[in-house]
Amino acid sequence: MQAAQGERLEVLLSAQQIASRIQNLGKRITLDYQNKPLILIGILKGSFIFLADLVRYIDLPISVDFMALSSYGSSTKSSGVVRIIKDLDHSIEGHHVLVVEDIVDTGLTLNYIYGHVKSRGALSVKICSLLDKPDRRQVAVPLHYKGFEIPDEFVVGYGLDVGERYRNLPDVCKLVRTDA
Ligand SMILES: O=P(O)(O)OC[C@H]1O[C@H](OP(=O)(O)OP(=O)(O)O)[C@H](O)[C@@H]1O
Ligand SMILES: Nc1nc2[nH]cnc2c(=O)[nH]1
Repeated sequence: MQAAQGERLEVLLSAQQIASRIQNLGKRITLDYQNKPLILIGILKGSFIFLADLVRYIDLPISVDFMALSSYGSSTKSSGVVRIIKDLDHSIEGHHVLVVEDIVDTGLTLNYIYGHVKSRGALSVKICSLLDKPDRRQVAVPLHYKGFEIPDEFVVGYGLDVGERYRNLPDVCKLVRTDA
């Protein structure tokens, strides 16, 4: 895909690398949740492609639900104050839950979600994120399943956007501004 004017895309993780890692994660999850009722919760919007690929490598009778959070701009987000704009459709009581994210950066989003989901009566709550940017962490979150650790670069593709663009890139790419 061509980059927009003033931007350049550098592949950080190829579609092939991503697919192979997700296959591996799916196998581990399949082994870990044998005979356990499992609900995967995708955090919209960024996780939609990762979740869609991951579930096809999980060989278990799972169900899927989604949550969406407001992002009132970076000042609100960086304070850790987030608001749920789409909550779960179904009860998670009596189920094991795996929260699925595209990226953990400051950790503020997942920290909030983790607390929220844990208060809803699940048997267990674990977190699976495709990407982890540990250098930017402000609050510790347990990452039980992780795809890749990446450096402190702004990335797009494979669900991740900038202003809603580039989510459909098959690779995860570093976004470089060329007009600075
Ligand atoms: O660890 P944090 O610093 O909280 O950042 C991670 C969050 O940021 C992104 O969401 P974004 O608000 O861009 O929404 P989107 O998923 O709809 O693109 C990403 O999908 C995570 O939810
Ligand atoms: N698109 C995108 N969203 C993010 N949210 C937190 N870090 C990132 C990132 O590197 N890229």
